[in-house]
Amino acid sequence: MVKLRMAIMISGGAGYIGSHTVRYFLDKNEDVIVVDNLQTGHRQSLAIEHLYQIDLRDKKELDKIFRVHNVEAVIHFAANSLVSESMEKPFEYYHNNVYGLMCLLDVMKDNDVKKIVFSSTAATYGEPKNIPIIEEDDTNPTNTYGETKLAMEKMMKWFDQGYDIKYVSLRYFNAAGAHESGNIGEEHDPETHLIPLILQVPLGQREKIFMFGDDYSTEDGTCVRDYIHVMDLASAHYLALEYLRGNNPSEVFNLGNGNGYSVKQVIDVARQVTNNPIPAEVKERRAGDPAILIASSEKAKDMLGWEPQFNSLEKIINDAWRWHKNNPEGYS
Ligand SMILES: NC(=O)c1ccc[n+]([C@@H]2O[C@H](COP(=O)([O-])OP(=O)(O)OC[C@H]3O[C@@H](n4cnc5c(N)ncnc54)[C@H](O)[C@@H]3O)[C@@H](O)[C@H]2O)c1
Ligand SMILES: O=c1ccn([C@@H]2O[C@H](COP(=O)(O)OP(=O)(O)O[C@H]3O[C@H](CO)[C@H](O)[C@H](O)[C@H]3O)[C@@H](O)[C@H]2O)c(=O)[nH]1
Repeated sequence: MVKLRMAIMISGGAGYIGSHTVRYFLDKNEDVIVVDNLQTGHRQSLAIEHLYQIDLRDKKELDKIFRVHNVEAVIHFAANSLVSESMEKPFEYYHNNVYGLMCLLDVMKDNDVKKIVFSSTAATYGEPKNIPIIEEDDTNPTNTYGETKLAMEKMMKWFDQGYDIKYVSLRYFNAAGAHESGNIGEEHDPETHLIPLILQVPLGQREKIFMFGDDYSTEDGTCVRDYIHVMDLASAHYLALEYLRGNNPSEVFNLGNGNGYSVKQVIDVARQVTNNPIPAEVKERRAGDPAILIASSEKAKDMLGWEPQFNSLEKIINDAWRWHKNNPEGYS
């Protein structure tokens, strides 16, 4: 069988963060193949030759792909990732996230692939004791989603011990924004994330935005989050791959921009960016929301040389707005 040039396999590459990372890797002249079952991803978000529509848990098919392509490393985005859904469907979350990774690592082991960059989450920490959160802080997830991601991190630790598969786990905070071109962006159905929901108001797709609670112990009473531009996440994945290429040990890194913004502040910036009044109404708290989540990303800066380029909230919302304005119906 003829093996092709060494490739980076991106699982979940047709999803929101995955498609932006594919774009970044192509700009870096990497050979990329994508494996995605398209359960939430979009074929139209990708302009690449090799998109395989298969489920990671189909080990036989996955193995075939690894045998044809000379896979150097895996960037693993594919997962179920909605917090509230995870509380109602723990079986699906354990099956897709934990068992899915187990299948992937097994195929990597069989094909002698020794590097994986993994999408983890701030949800592994649960309710934080300290702000900003550092990687050594306790991990006590408060939902099934975060628990599955923590289990996946632990699984990779033991696969490193047993099979020498090195990993970098990237715990992202709130991914937001879109590629500057405005031709790829975020489209989830149902949408649950704050910024795309706010932007549905100026698009005429919803009347107002609900703010989930204004009685938190924060400056204006609404929850504070650390929004990180999706292209800054993409560059961190590239640096994580370079780190593994340098034969460095497995590591865990937070990725945020270090600035917290309240729900009210996000809505205010969106009003300025879109020049729209965006009516907002307070509703009861959403279960499981910590008051404040802000990352310390010092470790990623020190060890990966990562510097977020787009850390102003105006820039993040402006890029998201360009995508949504150009594509009000998303990829369809
Ligand atoms: N969006 C955020 O704010 C955020 C924050 C922290 C972590 N994450 C993590 O980042 C990753 C990507 O998130 P996203 O927002 O881009 O999600 P997304 O749903 O847009 O992308 C996930 C992709 O994985 C694919 N997929 C899922 N299960 C699969 C399977 N079994 N086999 C093959 N493909 C499969 C989906 O079709 C989709 O294209 C996820 O692992 C998520 O948990 C996201
Ligand atoms: O209509 C809405 C939607 C959200 N919010 C609030 O806006 C903030 C951000 O909510 P998102 O749903 O956009 O994001 P989360 O912080 O809940 O979750 C995100 O970040 C987490 C880690 O911080 C996980 O990684 C998760 O996968 C990812 O979606 C929260 O305080 C939420 O209560 C509202 O007030 N109104």
